Amino acid sequence: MTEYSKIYNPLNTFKIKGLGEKTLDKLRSMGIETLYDLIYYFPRAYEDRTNFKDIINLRQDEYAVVKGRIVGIENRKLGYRKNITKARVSDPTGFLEVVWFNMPHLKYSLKVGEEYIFIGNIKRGYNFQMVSPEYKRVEEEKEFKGEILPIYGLTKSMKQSTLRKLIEGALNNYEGYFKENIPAEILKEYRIMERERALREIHFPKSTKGAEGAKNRFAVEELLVLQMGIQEKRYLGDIANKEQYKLQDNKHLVKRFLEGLHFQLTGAQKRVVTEIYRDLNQGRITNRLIQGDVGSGKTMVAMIVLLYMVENSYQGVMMAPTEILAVQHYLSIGRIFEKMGIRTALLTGSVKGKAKEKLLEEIKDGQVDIVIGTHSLIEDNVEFHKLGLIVIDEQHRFGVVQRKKLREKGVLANLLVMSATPIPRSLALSIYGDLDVSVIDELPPGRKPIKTKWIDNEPDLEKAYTFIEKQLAKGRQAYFVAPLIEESEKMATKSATELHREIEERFGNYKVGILHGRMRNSEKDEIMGEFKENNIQIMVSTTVIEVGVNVPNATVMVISSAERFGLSALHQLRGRIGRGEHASYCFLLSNTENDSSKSRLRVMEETTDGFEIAEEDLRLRKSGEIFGTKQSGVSDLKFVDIVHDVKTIKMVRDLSKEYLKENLGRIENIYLKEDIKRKFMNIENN
Ligand SMILES: Nc1ncnc2c1ncn2[C@@H]1O[C@H](COP(=O)(O)OP(=O)(O)OP(=O)(O)O)[C@@H](O)[C@H]1O
Repeated sequence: MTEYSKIYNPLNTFKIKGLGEKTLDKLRSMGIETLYDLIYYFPRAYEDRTNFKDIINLRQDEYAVVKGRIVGIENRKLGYRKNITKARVSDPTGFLEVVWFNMPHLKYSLKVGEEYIFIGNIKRGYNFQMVSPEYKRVEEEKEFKGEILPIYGLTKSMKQSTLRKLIEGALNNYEGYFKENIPAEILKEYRIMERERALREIHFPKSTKGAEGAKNRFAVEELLVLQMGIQEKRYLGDIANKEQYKLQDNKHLVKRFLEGLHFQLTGAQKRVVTEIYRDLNQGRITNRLIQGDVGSGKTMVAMIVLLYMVENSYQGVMMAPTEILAVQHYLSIGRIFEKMGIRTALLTGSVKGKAKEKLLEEIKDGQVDIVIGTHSLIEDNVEFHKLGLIVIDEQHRFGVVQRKKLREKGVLANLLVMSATPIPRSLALSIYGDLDVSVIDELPPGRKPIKTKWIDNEPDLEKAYTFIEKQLAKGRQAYFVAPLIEESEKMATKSATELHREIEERFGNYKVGILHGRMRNSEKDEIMGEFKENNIQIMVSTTVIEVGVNVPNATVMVISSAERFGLSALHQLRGRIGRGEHASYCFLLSNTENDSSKSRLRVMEETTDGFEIAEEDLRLRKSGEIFGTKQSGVSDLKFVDIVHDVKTIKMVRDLSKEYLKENLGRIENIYLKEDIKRKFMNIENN
């Protein structure tokens, strides 16, 4: 073992203050096992305590630090066993309402007349509020040196302050172990922050600029490791074809399926299908990313390839990111397939006991051709008779390693990954280096562009409602999306329930359903099924409908508090309408005063093109607002945001092609080599 590789040793072999057995357990449950894991557990955000915000300048949705005096405090009941504590806080510029839920004791512990510091999110109800903030009494607070504090993603049992201290301790004792792994010339040429300094800055930045520089450095580092690894190993086609296979080319099933459709495939769909056929007919394994904007017909392509495999007596699997979607696919795809005599089954976490045993048996015996399901398809002991193709959604965030494991489940390791994230093809290739890329760059004909309108006042909302009524009268259906509430599922549900009541009152002639995250899966499926069948005309929902839902007859979407959503989330949401022959309409409700929110809403009014929206997103996002790949869906990349870091990705791609290929062997690059080895170790062990 080299000295350097110690960073990958288990945490209990290191001396860090506060690191006892219990803490180790908690860390393990957060996926932190080694020194590297701990030090590379980067904050998801920062709390800038270097400047207090004047109350008068507060903005909707901002995370703010306010210093003010409590001038009044009261408790109120909100219903059975629920209550709210409201404090009125003043600073020299104005008043702010600060609220907490179900914490009545605060009325007694917070002192009227005293000065406090409040840290939290600003929401706008009737007036500006800070909801459930952290607070400190100014008098007692020695910790406030005016600093930028890291905020980590935590599990329940871990405290911010504990993790901060652990990381600080680890850095103090072992910083030196993290030798520079990016070649010196590159650091210099691209002005990249050195590793040790970046580790300090990412956790405990001296300035927001410092944190930015550090983030950029780790994005480069991560991309280098990934790309070099992929290039070195050439993952394309490295999995042996366990069975000599030749596929029959007559495609009876596919032809029958296509004849039954009431539309033609688009040129782009045909091209992509041909690309896949070409792999399969030559006995090559297909391992492909299919990229296409929302509603471009990716699922259709997957269905065709599944049929082709069945025709050749292989089984196929389609894995959906959520149970709702799995059920939906099962209902729509399954119905068509069953009619064609293809045995289709649904396997999700809800299938249990005897039913499950039976199903597993049938899958193993080959009595089932196509299995549609969720993650449980691979997690459980599901054995296949002769699995030929797996279709997954990019939402699964599988990385190179997991993708390889998946492929090994099959007799043939064919894998299709579906993605609606709009990234240019050349970049997609360099990020998903182990996959070929096909792009569906054309929408089905006859799609009328979705008309989008931003509504910021009551009279216009009333007009919109009248318009929606007309749409409903024409037989169309509508989605109403409740405000995004991140604090808790409970509050999100509450806001959806309130909206539901309001919509039921307003649209009394129609059936209104509700969908939220706290419902049981079976309830969700049932409601979604009813909506699909048009037994329900209006669906009120939290964002659970964001991906994949397909009800072409739904042509109206109303999004409440639209300013709370990011551009790509809005695009995904809106992509649920405009999926059929009828014109569709999206209403964005918001009375935001925030300039960047306003710009987002305008972009939504102006375009429906996913690429354009991604570009605008990039332009509008304050740099570093979002950390990591929450949006990218590529689990290999934790620190890179594929929309935001396009330039960095390009740079590293060029680098790894030219410079590094030749220089990786040089002695000074041993650390990078070690990191690449670690990252890909699982694969090598197989
Ligand atoms: N060539 C086509 N012509 C007309 N309609 C089509 C065509 N291809 C697909 N459709 C229809 O368009 C809708 C969207 O297709 P599909 O669900 O395959 O898109 P998708 O790309 O998977 O969508 P998303 O990423 O938004 O979930 C479906 O109702 C489907 O039947």
